[in-house]
Amino acid sequence: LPRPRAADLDPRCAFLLPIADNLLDELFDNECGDAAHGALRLIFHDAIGISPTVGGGGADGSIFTFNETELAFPANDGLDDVLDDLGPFFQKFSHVLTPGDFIQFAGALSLSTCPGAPRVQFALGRPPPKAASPPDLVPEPFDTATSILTRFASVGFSPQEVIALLSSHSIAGADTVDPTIPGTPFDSTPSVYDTNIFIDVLLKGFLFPGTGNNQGEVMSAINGTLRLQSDSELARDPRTACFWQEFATNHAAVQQQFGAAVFKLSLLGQNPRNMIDCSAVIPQPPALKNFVPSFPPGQSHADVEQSCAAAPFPNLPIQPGPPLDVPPIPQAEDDDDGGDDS
Ligand code: HEM
Ligand SMILES: [Ca+2]
Ligand SMILES: [Ca+2]
Repeated sequence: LPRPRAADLDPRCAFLLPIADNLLDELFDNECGDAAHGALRLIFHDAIGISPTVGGGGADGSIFTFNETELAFPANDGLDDVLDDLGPFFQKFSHVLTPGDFIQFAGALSLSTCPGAPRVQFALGRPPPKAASPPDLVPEPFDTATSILTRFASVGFSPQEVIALLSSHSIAGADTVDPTIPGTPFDSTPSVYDTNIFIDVLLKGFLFPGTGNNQGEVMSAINGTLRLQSDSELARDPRTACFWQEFATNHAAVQQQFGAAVFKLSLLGQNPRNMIDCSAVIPQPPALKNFVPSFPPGQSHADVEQSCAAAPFPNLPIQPGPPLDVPPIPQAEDDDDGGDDS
């Protein structure tokens, strides 16, 4: 695979090049799959562990070092598998990378495997974490829109930035929300960073992909996909609905804003003046090919729950063919042992 990178590499970043190749080849298998999704989720769950009132070190790697404390937080359900996947690589490079740098580096690299994702920046130089994150700082899918927006605002993120960050759910799924169906994607294309999450979540929901009555889940509109209550609320909330709608058809805008917001997330609790810009090490993700924002087969503009008061949702083409039935995301460990680790 070609790995186009920026040419202006700071020599102090050169040691990262073989590490990047190793993670892309061996951890992610050069795929935008389960391991890459997990690494992306991890950058958020490590970074958001900071608050102006109760403290915490933000993007400091505390979720690795103090995993006994942080993995017990209910909001971190499912991250045990991610730490299992990343752990051996973290150990291998722990003599040259702190846990905070490792998590943010792996997360930035994970996006290089996803067609349509932006190439995000990476800064090196996080000191080792001092303590575990305080509890209750990671948003839950059953939190209200107000609670989520307030949590993000307390660490400097606007409602628009929150929605840009949620484009990550275009390359994502849930293992633990409905434990009967691990690997259930949030949109119809979980291995492509496109804008389907913003279209799919606005369609009127009428099905549960597995069992009903799971906390944090509401009905989705596409067989095989799971809709988080938080995504559903934020798609419809007056404070965020117009950003959500705008992103449904503007891949370039969400790409750009997500890239900037992810980088900002990676610096929470850190002093950028003490860090080195190693962005040149991150390869350019593959381009998004032949993507046209569209409604899934059998659904149309009439199925959109109009939520932005300022402008109507645009009319989009309808994909031809029978209704979608989106397959689960293969679980990372299955690649190695073929076993059932659910
Ligand atoms: C409003 C705040 C958010 C909430 C409530 C939320 C909630 C969730 C939940 C419940 C899951 C499924 C976990 C499981 O059952 O395995 C999930 C998955 C995921 N989230 Fe979020 N999330 C939020 C924001 C973010 C942000 C800011 C990012 C990244 C920048 C992110 C990236 C991901 C990814 C990549 C996955 C998929 C993990 C996988 O497939 O293994 N999320 N999120
Ligand atoms: Ca942390
Ligand atoms: Ca997608």
